[in-house]
Amino acid sequence: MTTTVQDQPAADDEGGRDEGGRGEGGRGKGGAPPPQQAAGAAGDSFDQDVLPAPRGASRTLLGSLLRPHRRRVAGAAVLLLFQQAAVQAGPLLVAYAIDRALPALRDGRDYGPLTAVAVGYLVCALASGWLQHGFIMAAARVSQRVLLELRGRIYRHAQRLDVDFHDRYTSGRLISRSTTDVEALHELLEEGLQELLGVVMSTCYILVMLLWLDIGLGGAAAASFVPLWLLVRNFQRRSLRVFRSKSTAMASVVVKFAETMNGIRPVQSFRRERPNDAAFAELNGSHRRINGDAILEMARYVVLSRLVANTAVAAIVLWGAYRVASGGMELGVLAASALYLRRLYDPIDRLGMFLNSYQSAAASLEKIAGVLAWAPAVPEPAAPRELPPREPGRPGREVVFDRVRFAYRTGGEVLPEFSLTLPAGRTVAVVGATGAGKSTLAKLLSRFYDPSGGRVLLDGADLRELDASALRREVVMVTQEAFLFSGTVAENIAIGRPDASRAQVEGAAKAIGAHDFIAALPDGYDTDVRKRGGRISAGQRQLVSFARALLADPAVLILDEATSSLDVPGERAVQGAMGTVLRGRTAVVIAHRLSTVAVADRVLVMADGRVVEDGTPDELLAGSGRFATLHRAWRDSLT
Ligand SMILES: Nc1ncnc2c1ncn2[C@@H]1O[C@H](COP(=O)(O)OP(=O)(O)OP(=O)(O)O)[C@@H](O)[C@H]1O
Repeated sequence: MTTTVQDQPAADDEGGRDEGGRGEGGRGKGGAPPPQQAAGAAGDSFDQDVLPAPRGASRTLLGSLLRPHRRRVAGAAVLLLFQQAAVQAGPLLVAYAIDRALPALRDGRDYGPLTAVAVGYLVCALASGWLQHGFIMAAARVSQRVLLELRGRIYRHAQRLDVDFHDRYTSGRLISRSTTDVEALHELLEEGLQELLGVVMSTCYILVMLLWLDIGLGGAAAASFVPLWLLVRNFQRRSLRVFRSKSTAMASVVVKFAETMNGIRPVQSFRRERPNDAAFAELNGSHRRINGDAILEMARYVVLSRLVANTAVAAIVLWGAYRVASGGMELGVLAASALYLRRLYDPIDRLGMFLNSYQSAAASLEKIAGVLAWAPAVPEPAAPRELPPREPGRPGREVVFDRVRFAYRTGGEVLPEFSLTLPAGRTVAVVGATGAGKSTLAKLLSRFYDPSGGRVLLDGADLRELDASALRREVVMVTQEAFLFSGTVAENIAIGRPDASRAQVEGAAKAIGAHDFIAALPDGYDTDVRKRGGRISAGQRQLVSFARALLADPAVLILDEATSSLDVPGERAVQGAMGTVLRGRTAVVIAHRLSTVAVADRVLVMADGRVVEDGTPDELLAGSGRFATLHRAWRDSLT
């Protein structure tokens, strides 16, 4: 029998993909599309490293991070309030000493007021130091906890996001988000916020003091804040732009770094070091240029704000001196006002520093909020459906592709609409030319992607309705990569069944023919694969992942080119064990090597995303179709 499906062109390769299929790929059935998928330029946003986030997402994120610590934040603010009061009492004491205490000493030999001033000064200095210490401790505690939570959120969310997201966003950007961008927020919370609160409070205190000392001088000082405010606004606008690009540039450096180091073997074997050096230097240079822009913006702000501040101080003090000379003001008041004026404009440089760290953190928070707002394209169901228990005597589960079609979000339609039933307990081999869509079929079955249309059913249940861990228990895919997690060989085998005993782990390894090489490792099953990972070859890794799949005992097993790294004896050993591995479950075997097909009850031949031949191996071999031709060519090549 041959499944016929409508003719559709296959997708382009990586480079030539358009965004045509993006809107539908990976969207949950019947559910509203996640906001980012409905957004117009999601493809561009990945390229430009700006994921769309709802308005005010950064503020909401910061609020949600700080809310659990609001008591401590309020306590820290109160400490700072008193600390500033203690600091700003200084000039007031000086004014009192000049205008009251000194005349009392001179005229009446009364030491009392001067002593009170000295004691007051000492108390204020001690209190200010103690309060500042308290504030720093409280702020550090809050910022450490916020960072811990934020990094954890990024990690947890990234793990839930679909493979499509990871393919496009890349691990380098995620690393950059959870290191440099989180660090930017750290700086703001630990130092910047103290700076800001200090500046705002001291400005308020000083203005009140100046107004109290002399309404005219105080009013003039307050008026000088209008041009300063305009300068701050302008600086803020310009520097946010710079910091956004800075965060993107930093991420590009990390992405390039991660890409090169992850692919160090091909890099070295294809002698890509020089072109890579040049590309990296370019990215590094662009980061340096943007850093330079940030420094220039800061310098511009500092110079202009100093100009405004110095002009204001000179004008106000001159006016005050004129009034003292004409007897309209006491000398002590002018001296205290001059001291306050110096303090008033002192923090404007520090305000620039704060604004710098604020803008840097705002740009970083924007990017982090974008990642956190990105909804998984393969969402967990709100109310998961239970699968009926596996029927005794009926091995595996039935798989049905019901009018399924599929397009990757970054490409055209890869699988045109098709329907297919894989009966429980049978082994189906899928063969076909490279790029025909075999792995895509497997990825739909293991729900790395959701179909663009139609449903994939496991014993009648739509995969989208199943709880993720139930699905992972029922459907296991062994791929060519055979990834090993950090930990021992035994832990790696037991990943799908952590409660398995050592005897069961060894049993699985023996059944697959992996026991001998594992036993020969320095610590046998307790060998740490990362520390001695170099000793485990690609073929041995595949054997370990076979044993892992066998032990997990899934209802549906998918082998995607899973024997491709094995040598001929290794493959023979696995093929010998294949009967054990496949028995009692539904199996989909994607195979380049036609020898693997021998174990199948049924063969599907795919071409351009369509199943073009479907039958038992014998039926297909007896015919004159593609499979028969391929098989004949393969047999001839062996003889
Ligand atoms: N992540 C992806 N995004 C966009 N298109 C993809 C993606 N992965 C695969 N494709 C495209 O989908 C088509 C089918 O790919 P698939 O990997 O399913 O083929 P295959 O038959 O398994 O090939 P092979 O035998 O080489 O592994 C190809 O045209 C490929 O370019």
